Amino acid sequence: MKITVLSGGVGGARFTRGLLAHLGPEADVTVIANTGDDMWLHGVRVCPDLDTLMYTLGGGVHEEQGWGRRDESRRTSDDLAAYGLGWEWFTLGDLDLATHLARTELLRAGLPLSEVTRRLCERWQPGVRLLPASDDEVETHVATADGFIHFEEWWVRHRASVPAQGFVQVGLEGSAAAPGVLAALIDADVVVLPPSNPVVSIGTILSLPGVRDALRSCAGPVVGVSPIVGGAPVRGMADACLDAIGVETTALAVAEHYGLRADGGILDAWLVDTADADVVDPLRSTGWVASATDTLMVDVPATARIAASALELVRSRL
Ligand SMILES: O=c1nc2n(C[C@H](O)[C@H](O)[C@H](O)CO)c3cc(O)ccc3cc-2c(=O)[nH]1
Repeated sequence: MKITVLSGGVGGARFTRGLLAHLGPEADVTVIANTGDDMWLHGVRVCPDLDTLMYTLGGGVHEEQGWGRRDESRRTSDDLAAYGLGWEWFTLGDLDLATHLARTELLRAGLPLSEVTRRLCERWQPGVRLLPASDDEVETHVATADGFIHFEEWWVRHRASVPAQGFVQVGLEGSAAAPGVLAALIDADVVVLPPSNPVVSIGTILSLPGVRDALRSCAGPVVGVSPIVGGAPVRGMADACLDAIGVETTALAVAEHYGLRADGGILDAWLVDTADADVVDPLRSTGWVASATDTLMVDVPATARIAASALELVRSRL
């Protein structure tokens, strides 16, 4: 069974790890990673969501943080701060820096990000085909009252506390989905949207040319897992992102934001947490396949059960 996952952030990486645990060794999974958080810093290309997936699935992630490397140090980052360069609030760990140096070297040699990612994954063996959403630089910037700032500055420096008036994908014009991305959506037996940030992780992938249409044309079902539980994001600040685009922070509102495929949206099914079980009947009565289960990804076995529930939800359509 060919499964395609759209992913960004820590939640998407952790969900994908559980999905692989559920599927076992015969897993055939392609992950399309958000590249809107990417940026140039100290002259190296940093790709947070690609690296979070690569480290989490490759066994090198700092487990408590959910991003960056375990057994990390920050001697270089601290010394760079002594020069007054870079973002002292954004830590590039010493081991993490090796990834950025390797990626930058390969990019400078003329390889596209998708090929660079394939090369880096030869080391990490994530157990999935890991694709950047785009080989083009399409960075998410946040419109604030004081002007535009890179998403990472808003997210990390300000912890999304500065009101966002909206999000802009700089470079979207003329960009393209990376090789293999559209086919991975069209040809999938099932597409899964993990509980990633619907705006700046999933939304930024969907807005790339052709992605939404490819997803809607998939013959297999498209199932999503709500990132909102009981009116709040489980992790991160998706509520600040949803506020910025005028979407309520509820499991129902996010489902409606993605839209039912039969109504022109992108989803067929929606898995919510038991805390939001009251939205299951309303969804079903409007054509959704929906159910509720414990969706807290407390560990890999729990996450494997959530992934199994998501696939079970659409089994009749496989
Ligand atoms: O909260 C933080 N998140 C950091 N992150 C996480 C990152 O902001 C988020 O994981 C994603 O961008 C959110 O989707 C990093 C991710 C990287 O790949 C590399 C470096 C960092 C550094 C930080 C950091 O200093 N603080």
